[in-house]
Amino acid sequence: MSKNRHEGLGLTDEQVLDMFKTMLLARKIDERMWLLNRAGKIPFVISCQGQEAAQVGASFALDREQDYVAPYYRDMGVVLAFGMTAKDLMLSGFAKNEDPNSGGRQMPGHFGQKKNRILTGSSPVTTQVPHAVGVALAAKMEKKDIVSFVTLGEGSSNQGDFHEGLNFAGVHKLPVITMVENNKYAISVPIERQLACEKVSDRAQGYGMPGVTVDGNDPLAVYEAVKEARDRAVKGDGPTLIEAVSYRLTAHSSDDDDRQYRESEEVEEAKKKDSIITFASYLKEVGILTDEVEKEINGEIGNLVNEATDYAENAPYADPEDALKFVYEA
Ligand SMILES: Cc1ncc(C[n+]2csc(CCOP(=O)(O)OP(=O)(O)O)c2C)c(N)n1
Repeated sequence: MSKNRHEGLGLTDEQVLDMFKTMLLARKIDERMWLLNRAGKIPFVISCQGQEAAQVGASFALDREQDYVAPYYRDMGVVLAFGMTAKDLMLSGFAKNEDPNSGGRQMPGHFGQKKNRILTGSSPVTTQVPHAVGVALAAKMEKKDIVSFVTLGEGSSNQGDFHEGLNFAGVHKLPVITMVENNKYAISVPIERQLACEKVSDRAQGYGMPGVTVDGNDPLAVYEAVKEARDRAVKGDGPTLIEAVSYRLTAHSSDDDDRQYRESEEVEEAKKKDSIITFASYLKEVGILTDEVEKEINGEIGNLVNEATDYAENAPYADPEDALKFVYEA
């Protein structure tokens, strides 16, 4: 038995520090976006806060040079781990021409970047599941040793697309990993009103695949589950459903007031388990992080977010006639 949990999982000190930095970068970009929204500078924010550990832990277990991801709107941790930058995300937040995903057309949170194999998505929730299953089918047909990874919220696991996608993946034993980020709410609807079964992962049985529930505040637990799922997938043993349980620390989006449907005590309680704090404590316990290094990292990330904000704010919008590009008929 290894002294440190991450060593037991085959992760180096450098890799876990890199995980922490990616989680922190996601958090800091997200916090800045709220400020920009409240200052009237960007139109919309949909947060990753509370879900960074699951997103980054999962991404580090994938092959970030080859695998495909179909993220959902909260997955800032996933897309940063797969190569998007603070600047890319800010350009999208400000809807500027240089936004790598859509030239300013997509809503914020609708990530996408072809060069990093990040599939862009639609606003109707869960549409990304059949897309990811299609990528996995292509990988199997082309005999490539890659997986496709798709995420969604637990509320979205009630949509038809979830059933269609997972059933097809189960029948054809496709290399797709589905991770449901269970943050306990679907806008104002609490988990008790969303599912009749106990856990989202119980649903895996109906699709003939393993289903596991892990602590979504623990990046190492999520890493372990996704790594195992990836190993099975590339061996030809088929798909896996993973449920990562955490808590949505912000309102659903910049456009709702969560005080109308949940108690502030509940949010405060969840903040005690915030992975940014608990993972930093772990890294300090095992001697990888010190208060001094943490301060330095915070400073570096702060600078990065400042530069990205300034760049995106000053970047040009698309020309109005660009709205006619990429349409079938104009
Ligand atoms: C098909 C569809 N129905 C409704 C909506 C409106 N909507 C956007 S997000 C959301 C809640 C989704 O909750 P969940 O899947 O739990 O994800 P979370 O936002 O909590 O991360 C809803 C109902 C939508 N975008 N698409």
